[in-house]
Formats: sequence, structure tokens, C-alpha cells
Amino acid sequence: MTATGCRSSRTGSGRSAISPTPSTSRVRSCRCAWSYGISRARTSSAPNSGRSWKNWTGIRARALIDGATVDRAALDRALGTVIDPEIRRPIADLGMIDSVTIDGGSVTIRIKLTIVGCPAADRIEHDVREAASAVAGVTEVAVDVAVMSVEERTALTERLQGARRREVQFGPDTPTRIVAITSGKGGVGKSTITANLGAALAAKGLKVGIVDADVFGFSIPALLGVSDEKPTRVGELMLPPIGFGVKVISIGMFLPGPATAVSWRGPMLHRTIKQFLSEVYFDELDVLLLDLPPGTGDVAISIGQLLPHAEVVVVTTPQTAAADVAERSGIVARKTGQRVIGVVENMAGLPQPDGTVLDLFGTGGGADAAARLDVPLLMSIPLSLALREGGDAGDPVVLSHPDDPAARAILALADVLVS
Ligand SMILES: Nc1ncnc2c1ncn2[C@@H]1O[C@H](COP(=O)(O)OP(=O)(O)OP(=O)(O)O)[C@@H](O)[C@H]1O
Repeated sequence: MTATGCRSSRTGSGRSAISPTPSTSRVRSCRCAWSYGISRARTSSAPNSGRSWKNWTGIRARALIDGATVDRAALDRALGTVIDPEIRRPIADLGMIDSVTIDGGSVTIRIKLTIVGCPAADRIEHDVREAASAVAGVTEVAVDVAVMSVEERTALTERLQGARRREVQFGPDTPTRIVAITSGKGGVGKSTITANLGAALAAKGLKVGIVDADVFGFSIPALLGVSDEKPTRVGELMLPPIGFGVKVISIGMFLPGPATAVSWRGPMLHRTIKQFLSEVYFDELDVLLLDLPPGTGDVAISIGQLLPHAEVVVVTTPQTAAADVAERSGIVARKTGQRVIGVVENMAGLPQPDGTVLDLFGTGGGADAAARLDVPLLMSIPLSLALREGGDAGDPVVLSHPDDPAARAILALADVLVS
């Protein structure tokens, strides 16, 4: 996969599925790269003081005159709170704090970013400065920003992969709950439900990832407001963008624009899904959601082969004809060894202002499919303008309008899934 980072590298054997054209392989601009280079940003800071600059310089002078010095342990504790926003671990644990020098109240911290053009550079530098400034006795903070060497980056990625280094991250022994949202029928709301479910679970404090396995009809990035974001390449790993607390990977992040069509045969699709599951750094997840394409074709079979221990939720509309088709995805999932845990009926009756309900797509499809698959009907989600608008805006309705009937149903579905 050569997709990301200013220094992408080719890994693995065979043709990379997600580097379809040269233009798709650039993921991050080198914004903070050598313009940052090894930059030194020395600023005096008067944390939490609210004092004027004049007063502050006076205090600084006094501190130096008094020979006051900064407690190294306190400084380390403060720096230990700085989290890499992409990897989501303390930068100290990631080996990103190269050195710390204390001279009276003056502190110089040298940090090493993972890659040239690290998109999180500004945030990390800011957080380091803020953390150090808050330590008693610190009067001046300088942050030197450098970039890890290849060896350091390799050591980091190996540490991140750790013992879990294997072909597919979420093997049978994984503690991560894997739930594939599927339907034999198109347009029933799989992606909308997946994105909202992910946001709802993340809002509950769970660590959530979504693999957008709908390679031809990807829409998860837009639904979670990260359609302009790209994964960051760190050595052999890719750090997925995060939308509403959910780590997201989608083929859409590797294409020049949303109007680009993907038209691949089965082996290419399989390689793509496999790369998503092996090269994207999700870290420990509580829940991994997979948004499957409609139908029972290549991707469904690949997911079945790669993650035979995944649980499957079948989505249908209340329409009987739709339920018949939707049900087939459950049958195929079972053939690959996956467990169908239930049916979700979407686009159920639309509540009207006069209190009546408009059953635009009929009734009973969800219950029918559930009965035929011999699984519970987990939830019935009504038609909702707010849900559709939230999808279009990349703003999940479960967070923006949690009282909307569809949002309430999806939040309840999240409860059912984690219970
Ligand atoms: N409960 C709902 N109320 C109103 N609109 C909805 C609802 N659920 C989904 N939609 C809308 O229906 C359309 C199809 O939804 P979505 O793309 O999530 O379906 P899908 O099953 O993932 O489609 P595909 O088969 O193409 O992958 C979208 O415009 C979405 O906003």
C-alpha cells in the first residue's frame, strides 16, 4: 500500500490495491514538513496568570534571579499528558519527546514528529507548550520540532503493532467486537446506520472503528464529516482519520475526488479489504463496524473469509420485497461461518404532525426477515428528515438531534449491541 504520507513506501508483495493511480497516492501535503523542519519556536508564556506582559517579564526576571528551577518530575508528568491526536497515545510513550532541558525557569523541549508533514504537528506543539507552561516555576518554553529518522519510525511502528503483528488485525482471539452491517438490498440505510451507530458508541466512551467495505459506493467519510481527510502514513502503518471519535478507513480517502468511480474485480476488492484490516492502525478497539456493500458478492465473501467470527446485522426496509432480498445477505454470512445477531428495520413509519404515521414502505418487513432468519428484530428505525439531513451534512443525527425518533432508535440499538 503506498497511499499515504509524504514518504509513502511500498510494502507487502503484489500490486497494492489502494494505490490505484499516482495521483491517489498523495495523502498528506507537506504543510508542516520542512517549513517546520527543525524549527525553534521560543515563546515566553505566562500560564494561567492573566498578567500583563510587563508584569510577566518582571516575574520571569525575578525567578531567574532567585535561581528558581523547575521540578523535572513535575515537567515529565505534565508532558506525559500530551496525546498524539492521531495515534491517541501519550507522545512520551511514543518516543516523541527527544530531550528536555531546564535552565532556571526556562525549558527547552525537543519533540520528534513521526513523519515529515505530520498533520498533527501544530496541535502537538501547542499541547506540549501548554503542558510545560502549566508547571510551577516555568517562565519560558521553547519547543524544537524535528522528525524521526527511518530507524526511529520503524521502531515506533513495530512497537505499535507489537505482538499483534499479523496479517489481519482482528483475528479470532481479538477482544474487539466486530459487527458487519449488511443487506442484500441497496439503499436501505446501511451506511447511515453504521455511521450513526459508530458515533453513538463512541459517544458512550467506547473505542470504535469503521471499515467502509462498500468500495464502489463508499459514503462513510462524508457521513462522519471526514471526506476531506486522509490517513497519515507512518512507516508501514496508516493512521485513520477520526470523525466524531470514530476511526474511519474508506477507499474514498485514496481517490482524487468523490466523483471518481472505482471499478474493480474481486481480487482487487479482496486485497483492498485485507489491506484495510492489516495496515490501518486502529489500536485496541472495543467495536469495529463494517459497512458492507449491497448484495452477496465479492466483498461479502471476502469479509466472510477474513473475519469469519464477525457478527452480522441485516438491514431491511419494512417492504416485504425488500426483506426477501435483504435476508439473502444473512444466508450468505452464515455460509461463511458468521453469526447473524439480528435484523434492523429502517425507514419505518414516518410520524406525521397530526399524530398519525405514514407507512411509506409498508410494514412488517423487519419482523418477517427476522422470523425467517430466526433472529431477533433488534430495532425499527423510522423515516426521519433529521437523519437524512444529518447524513448530507456529515453531522450524525444521534449527536446533533438525539431526541429525533430515528436518533433515539439508533441510540437504543447501540445499547442493545453493547449489552
Ligand atoms: N431512516 C431514514 N430516514 C430518512 N432517510 C434515510 C433513512 N435511512 C437512510 N436514509 C437515506 O436513504 C439514503 C440511502 O441510505 P444509505 O446510503 O445509508 O443506504 P445504503 O444501504 O448504505 O445504500 P447502498 O446500498 O448504496 O450502500 C440516503 O440518502 C440516506 O440519507
